[in-house]
Amino acid sequence: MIQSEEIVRVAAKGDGVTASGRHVALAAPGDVVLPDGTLQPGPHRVPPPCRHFGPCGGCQLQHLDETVLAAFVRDRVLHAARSQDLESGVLGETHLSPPRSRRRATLHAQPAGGKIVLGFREAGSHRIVDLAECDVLRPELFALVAPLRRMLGAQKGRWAVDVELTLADQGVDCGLKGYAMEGLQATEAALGFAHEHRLARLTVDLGYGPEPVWEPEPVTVTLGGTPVALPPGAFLQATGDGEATLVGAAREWLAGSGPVADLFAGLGTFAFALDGPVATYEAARNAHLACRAAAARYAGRVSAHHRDLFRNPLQPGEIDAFDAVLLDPPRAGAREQVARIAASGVGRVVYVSCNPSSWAKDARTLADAGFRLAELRPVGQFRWSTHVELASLFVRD
Ligand SMILES: C[S@@+](CC[C@H](N)C(=O)[O-])C[C@H]1O[C@@H](n2cnc3c(N)ncnc32)[C@H](O)[C@@H]1O
Repeated sequence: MIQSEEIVRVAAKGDGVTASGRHVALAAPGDVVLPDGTLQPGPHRVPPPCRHFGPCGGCQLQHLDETVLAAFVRDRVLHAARSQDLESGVLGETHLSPPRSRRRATLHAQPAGGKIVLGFREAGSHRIVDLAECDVLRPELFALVAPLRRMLGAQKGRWAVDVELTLADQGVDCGLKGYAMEGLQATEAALGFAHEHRLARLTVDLGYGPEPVWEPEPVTVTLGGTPVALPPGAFLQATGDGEATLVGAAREWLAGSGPVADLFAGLGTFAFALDGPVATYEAARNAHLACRAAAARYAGRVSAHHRDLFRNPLQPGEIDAFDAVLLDPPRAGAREQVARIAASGVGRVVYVSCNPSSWAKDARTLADAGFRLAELRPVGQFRWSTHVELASLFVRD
């Protein structure tokens, strides 16, 4: 006879899992799966705040309460560490970004069924969820959804546009990929939209890179108190509070340190927030140039270097010129670079990661070279999604 089974944890992709290993979609720990397959809600299940939850690919975990959401982020990070036999000296508090805090998002738009649909894609599908509300996006970004729908409706025929929205110092930076802007009507609609909604910038990308068509004043993001030019499409941490948490950890762990190498530095999110001398290394040319210009103007203690750290990692002899290394690589991790850090004499490494699995493999390399994982802080910037980040400190004597 089939027994009732309790959901005991949430799997990496968001399903609830019973002690026997059975996966149940949209189940929360404490829910009970009855013999007929129905779910009896437990104490950690909450009503999803958004009407689109389920089909919308933007969120997977809106049915979980705050306690279980934070535990999901923490356990993903701990599980990754333990998969490589690593235990952290200190496990810091888990940071969860609040609702409506996401300052960057890519939405998709196209005509369907006689109207324009605009929103995130459905999970595992090309279908677009036509957003009537969103509990993830900053209100400044969501406020543009309905006007964008009207503006994009000026295009004729079949089309599909990606809409990149970023909240910059001057307001919203909006990038349209695939928007033809052909003819007077489409051009007037785009410029009228930018003007009416006081966009910081509007760029159009027809396959040759983003071209600004509206930018009343240069667009910046302020990083560690320093205004840095924001190139279209450049990387920015997903939420302001998430950035503050990661930067706070780095500042604490690198306080009083001598020169720091900031690898995969982007626009200088960490470099401009630290107090001592920092050398940044970054492969994206636009981001590197923006960082270099801001450093020259405002922060003489920051020197910026353009370098592909996958093909040309910093070598042990170069790393030895620094007291500490901070790295924040893309999802793939930084295998080649971490091998050089392991072979160097540096004693302190701050590793910020957007992928606990690749981080854990790199962390193993550091541990094998005598580093101890001194502290670990789980970070959930992508609230209600299964995307998990972390900050970590490695030390060797
Ligand atoms: C997760 S982002 C972090 C950026 C920055 N630390 C921040 O917090 O804003 C990763 C950065 O690595 C850069 N990157 C990707 N591949 C690289 C490579 N092979 N060499 C150097 N930088 C690279 C990306 O352009 C991006 O700026």
